[in-house]
Amino acid sequence: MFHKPVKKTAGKGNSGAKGKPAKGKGKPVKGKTLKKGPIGKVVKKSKKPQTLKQQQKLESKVVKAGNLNWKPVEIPDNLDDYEGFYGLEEIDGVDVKIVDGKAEFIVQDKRNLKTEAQLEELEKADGVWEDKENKEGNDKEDEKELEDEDEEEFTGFDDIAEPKAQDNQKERRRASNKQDKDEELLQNAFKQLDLPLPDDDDIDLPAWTDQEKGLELSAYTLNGLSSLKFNQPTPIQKRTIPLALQGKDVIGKATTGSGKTLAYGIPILEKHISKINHIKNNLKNKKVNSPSGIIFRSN
Ligand SMILES: Nc1ncnc2c1ncn2[C@@H]1O[C@H](COP(=O)(O)OP(=O)(O)OP(=O)(O)O)[C@@H](O)[C@H]1O
Repeated sequence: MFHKPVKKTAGKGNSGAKGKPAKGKGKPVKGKTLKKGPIGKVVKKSKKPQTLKQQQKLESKVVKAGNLNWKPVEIPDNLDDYEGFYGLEEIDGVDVKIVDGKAEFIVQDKRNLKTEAQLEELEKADGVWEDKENKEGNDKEDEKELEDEDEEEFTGFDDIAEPKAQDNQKERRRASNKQDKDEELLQNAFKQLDLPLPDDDDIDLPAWTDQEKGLELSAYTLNGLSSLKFNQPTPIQKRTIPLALQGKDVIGKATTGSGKTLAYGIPILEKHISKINHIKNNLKNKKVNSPSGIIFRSN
């Protein structure tokens, strides 16, 4: 892929075709469906036993991406760390709503949430980072980002059964192994940002630049494209990248092998590179959020 630090977690989810999120926060009345009748009165429907599907469906919860039970996608060994590509995780059956430009994840099935044990392990790992962060001053943008991430602390569904002690141990071990691997990959992930860039004059890729259409890429990305000899964008890349760079939501459709991966990969990378100076100055001492993107896949 890139000779660049492309990175982390791109999750795949369902785009919310199924099931709408509950609007209010109130709990539904068990066994009763309340609905407004034609003259504005509350109509009680007769009590019917719940089907299995209805029993599994819980009240919708809005949760942070970190609370979702993402499943890692195996990346073939021969790709090593995929030249800095940190990982790919996916989840099915989660609705996504964009509110004020930010994704909200709506869960109706508790199996799509991390268990208490997994969350505890993650909290411990965050604690290590926070200690490091406290040792130095904070950049305002990052502070805000971290604050946003702390918002809406999710406390779990009321009726999630406590896992058995044995399961708990296994979960902890698995989470701890994953944490070790994540830290190792994170160390590598930005190494290539330190590579000296060639002079701008050495990169000659006019087909990748169209200021009128909003196609302007960083020297880092152009350098990577140049070394891959990707001298021009494919049609899907040409049409979607400028829009995604503007922060627009894009739905693209193109045949297999047409370059869709870079069509969304380049805008994710560019967004991250725009913070590059900050990353270079702060990576050693503080946590920098890895670039991540959510990619929706239709089956
Ligand atoms: N601009 C480009 N110029 C030349 N080769 C490219 C370009 N963009 C991508 N490629 C290469 O084309 C191949 C197919 O690209 P890619 O896997 O992204 O296609 P895709 O549309 O995502 O396919 P699929 O639907 O199977 O996932 C890859 O080997 C990729 O490295």
